[in-house]
Amino acid sequence: MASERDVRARLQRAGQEHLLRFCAELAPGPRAALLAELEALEPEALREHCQRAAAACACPPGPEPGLAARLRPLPPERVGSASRCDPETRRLWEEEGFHQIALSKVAVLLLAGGQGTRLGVTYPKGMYQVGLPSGKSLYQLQAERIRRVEQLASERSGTQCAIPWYIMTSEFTLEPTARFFKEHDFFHLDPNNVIMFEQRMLPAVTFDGRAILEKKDKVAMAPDGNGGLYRALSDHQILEDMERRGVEFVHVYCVDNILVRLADPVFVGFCVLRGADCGAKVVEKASPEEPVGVVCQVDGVPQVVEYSEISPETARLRGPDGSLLYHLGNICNHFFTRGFLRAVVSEFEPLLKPHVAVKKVPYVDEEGNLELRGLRSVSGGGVFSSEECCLGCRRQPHHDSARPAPAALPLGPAGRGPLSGRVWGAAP
Ligand SMILES: CC(=O)N[C@H]1[C@@H](OP(=O)(O)OP(=O)(O)OC[C@H]2O[C@@H](n3ccc(=O)[nH]c3=O)[C@H](O)[C@@H]2O)O[C@H](CO)[C@@H](O)[C@@H]1O
Repeated sequence: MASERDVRARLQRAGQEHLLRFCAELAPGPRAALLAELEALEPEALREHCQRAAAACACPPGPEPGLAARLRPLPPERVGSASRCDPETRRLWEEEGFHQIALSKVAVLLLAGGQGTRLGVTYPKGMYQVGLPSGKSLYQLQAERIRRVEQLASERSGTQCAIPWYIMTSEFTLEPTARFFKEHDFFHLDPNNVIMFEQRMLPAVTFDGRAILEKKDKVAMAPDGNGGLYRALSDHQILEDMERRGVEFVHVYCVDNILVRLADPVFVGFCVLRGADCGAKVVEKASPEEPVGVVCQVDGVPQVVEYSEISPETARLRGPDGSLLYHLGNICNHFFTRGFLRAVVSEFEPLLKPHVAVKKVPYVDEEGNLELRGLRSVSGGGVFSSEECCLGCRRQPHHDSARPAPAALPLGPAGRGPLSGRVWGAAP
């Protein structure tokens, strides 16, 4: 068991000794639990984490100065559109997508570790019922779509296939998600093809860089952002699991998209035929103010720039045809080859830039009272550097809300990639 003395020395190195301030008054059990939790925090990493959070908060809010001059739209040749391409091209993409699915080379990966703070629910977002007459939850809708795509691919090819469903959860969502799936008999999917794994947690930090206690005997922790995917893939040997199953292509998506087309054959087929190792499906932004990230280039590198990082003037810029210059709205739908994920996990993950998410976090104050305040610092934003990456976009005609749908366009080497961002409320 960790001794208080050792833990105190480690915390001193991290500048976070205050986490022990209630230790003396705790009963032996909770005290041991707190010491064990604190012992697991590596002092240098904790120091750096807290300092980074404080530094990020010290920066004035709003777009990064000088960013506008570094932004460019994607070159048109890297962009394809499922809605505007000719029907034959679209058919070829779809056929290729189904072909890969029929070979069981395509998996889907759900980012489901978020806490649902903005949705205001205390359970995993995937369990949310959006009010459909059927009463189906988001998880059920997604499970049914997986089964349907499997069925369509099998009918076309005359062979049985499977689309493994990888679900990234967190300390908050794993247990209730696993229970929900069991209670619903995995929505008639083969449980062997539903693989849940947990992302890491990071200490929540105040605006001035102090880690906080959620309770007197518990450090306030938060999932490490959707950019935590890569560490989680490595922690749980998920890429090895994919390799065993023969998975080559992965469709990554976020849990709160009720319209998501899982393993979308058009999007997958487009990416495969373009030889892309990384792709993003996008929708055309409905208005300059729409709070979605945009896919564009920064210093020539394709990446997602969040709406909070772009100035209103830049968001309003229009091209010669009158359409928004930065119109490719990110809907957190991504395509990756397994090889690309391997490269990110083994080479680029340490280079990921952490992003700060500001959230209300319950914590005990100096006197031990429970408060609801604080800053959660999270590592988000994936960084990519790839041979090619592609992206699809389509917008529902005559409708204000963007609807996720297939299409495509290849990008170049990518910079900040899929992971982080704001709510998108798009339901036609
Ligand atoms: C970088 C990125 O992706 N940003 C996009 C994201 O923003 P958005 O703000 O939705 O991004 P979040 O990181 O909050 O959530 C995206 C997904 O990641 C999951 N999650 C989140 C945190 C975490 O620690 N673990 C985890 O698994 C959430 O459950 C969700 O499924 O979607 C928006 C549209 O929907 C896009 O406009 C944003 O550009």
